[in-house]
Amino acid sequence: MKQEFTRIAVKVGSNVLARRDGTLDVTRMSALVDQIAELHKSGVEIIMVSSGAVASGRSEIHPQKKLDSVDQRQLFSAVGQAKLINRYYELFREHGIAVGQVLTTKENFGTRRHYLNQKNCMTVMLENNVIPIVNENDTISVSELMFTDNDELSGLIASMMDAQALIILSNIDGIYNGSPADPNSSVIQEIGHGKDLSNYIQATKSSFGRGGMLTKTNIARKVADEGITVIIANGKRDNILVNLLQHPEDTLCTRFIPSKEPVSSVKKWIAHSEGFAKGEIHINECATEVLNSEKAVSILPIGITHIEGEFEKDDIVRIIDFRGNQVGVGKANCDSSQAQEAIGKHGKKPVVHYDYLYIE
Ligand SMILES: Nc1ncnc2c1ncn2[C@@H]1O[C@H](COP(=O)(O)OP(=O)(O)O)[C@@H](O)[C@H]1O
Ligand SMILES: N[C@@H](CCC(=O)OP(=O)(O)O)C(=O)O
Repeated sequence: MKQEFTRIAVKVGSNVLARRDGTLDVTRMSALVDQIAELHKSGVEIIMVSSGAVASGRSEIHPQKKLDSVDQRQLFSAVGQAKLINRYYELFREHGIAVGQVLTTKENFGTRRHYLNQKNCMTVMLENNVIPIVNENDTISVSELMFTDNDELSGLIASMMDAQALIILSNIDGIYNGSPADPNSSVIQEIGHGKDLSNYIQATKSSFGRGGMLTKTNIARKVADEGITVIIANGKRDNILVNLLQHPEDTLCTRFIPSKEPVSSVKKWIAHSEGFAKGEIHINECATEVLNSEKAVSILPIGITHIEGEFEKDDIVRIIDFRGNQVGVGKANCDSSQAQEAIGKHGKKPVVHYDYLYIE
């Protein structure tokens, strides 16, 4: 059965683009560009998230003295990103397709204004038939405020751009139900909502990657819960992208089944903004129960036991249940002192309104 996606995000991992010795695998890049060009020409809108800046810079520059990891990242990505985007530009030009570079940082997703600004940038590119090629701006990213890796960034982009699918290309055929090195393990082809994969994932990651399979899995689950199909596949296999879309049943990969319930655009932003949370709202047992039910409910002061941290109205806050587990993220409807004052009282305005509440 052919997949009728009209807008997809494609994330290409460092290991797909780098050879064993760390040099840029231009043959692989060219093959991927050919596939993306084919899909683009058939009417699919594509947003690329490409890693590889650090890997391609590392093989270019040989520093005289030993550099610490931050200096290395900044130096290699500055040189490597220029090289990477230049290659993409030339390769896509052969197909008559324009590409544009979008370099971003985690901070650029912190407020709704910044978020919508980036969404607008990529929307206008797509409207003008330009393929956005996104990467984290490693050169200026502050270590503590970086994305875990580009898998996290690609999840955010897919969600922000309302993509129907996110395809994560790595150097492996999918998620194995054991060590990928063990001949008895095989690729899990479909993953439904709520399946625990923690036993399968090894801490090992490929030589040039940053996050490993665990971040891929966590991100894939979150994005699939927002209604987006997530596919993890091997970017080193010939014609993989075209096959995934045109012959999905015969193409080896791991597919996360998307939730059928639509998630609003603002809730998607909130879902990915947890890292910017300024405070915590702790709720009692009764409020936890209602929140876990199918009902659409807001966080009312009557169900709050205590507040931690200081926040302003419209800041992102975490929702913590009576057992101390995080159950959601929301946008505060008032500041922390107003919330504090209202705790336990009836008939007060919600501290987090349902429309701005994302339950995990
Ligand atoms: N259960 C598993 N199934 C597949 N890969 C796994 C598993 N556990 C760990 N891995 C590792 O995750 C790696 C892919 O993640 P990563 O290094 O971040 O790649 P990328 O650079 O493409 O983002 C694989 O090469 C593999 O070594
Ligand atoms: N922004 C970095 C990406 C690092 C990263 O997340 O790599 P990967 O785990 O291979 O997707 C780069 O371009 O080198």
